[in-house]
Amino acid sequence: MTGFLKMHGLGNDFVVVDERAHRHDLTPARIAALCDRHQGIGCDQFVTLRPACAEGADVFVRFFNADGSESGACGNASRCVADLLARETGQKHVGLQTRASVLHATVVRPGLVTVDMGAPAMGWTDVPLAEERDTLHLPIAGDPAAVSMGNPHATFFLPAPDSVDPSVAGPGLEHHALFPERANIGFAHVTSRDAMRLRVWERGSGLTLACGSGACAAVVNAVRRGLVERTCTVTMDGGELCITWRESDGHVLMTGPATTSFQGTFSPEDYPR
Ligand SMILES: N[C@H](CCC[C@H](N)C(=O)O)C(=O)O
Repeated sequence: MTGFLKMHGLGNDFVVVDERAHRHDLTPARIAALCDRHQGIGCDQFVTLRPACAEGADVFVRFFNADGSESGACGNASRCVADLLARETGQKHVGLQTRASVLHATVVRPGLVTVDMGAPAMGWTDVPLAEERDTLHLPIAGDPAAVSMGNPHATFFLPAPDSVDPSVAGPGLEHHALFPERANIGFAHVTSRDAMRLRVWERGSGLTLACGSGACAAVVNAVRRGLVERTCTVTMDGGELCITWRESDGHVLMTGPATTSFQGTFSPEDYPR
């Protein structure tokens, strides 16, 4: 049997499996089956914990989408794992090794976490794009901007709130030829110099109630466009994140809740390999 924790950040939900003591034969097909909301446990992302092998890291975290593909970053799950590790160690600072980098998180109080998501990468090869283009103005209708937060994001700035349905526009944009690794697609509406509404169609998982890295990407892109100040509240369907793109070192700080829903067990052999 494999134990798991069900956690969420603003309704972006995760199955977390601890593989630090031993591995559980979790193939991409098996992960996709477990993520299924009708025939599996159900979640937006599947998260595994392994022993860290990078300096300053307490744990090696891997993030998988509901289709079984892997992502270099997941902001909401990073807060959840930091909250979990902090409870385990009694320390409020947690180092998370991800495929993209080592992230430093601080548990402000149980259930409220700040993650230093590092510096955004804005070059066309960083996102990545398929060809050399200005990432601040992609040649796609609606004029989105692109950035990498350890995973690829494009943000559209809508003149009116909810004037685009992410479930309709998202799938085609996720697979647009300009994004060789696909992309997470954000639809933002800036409401003031320090606030925006955001919905994200996530690569490999579809529409979620919140996307932490997407919120970071939206604020970075909005600052680059001169639309908001460097500290901005991002309101998504599942709730709010506070994002600061720090001037001193260019790092993006994301603060928001981390919640544990329940724990359970499953047998990997019950799912297709
Ligand atoms: N929900 C996550 C993002 C998952 C990213 C994933 N969909 C991808 O990059 O493929 C977040 O809070 O940042």
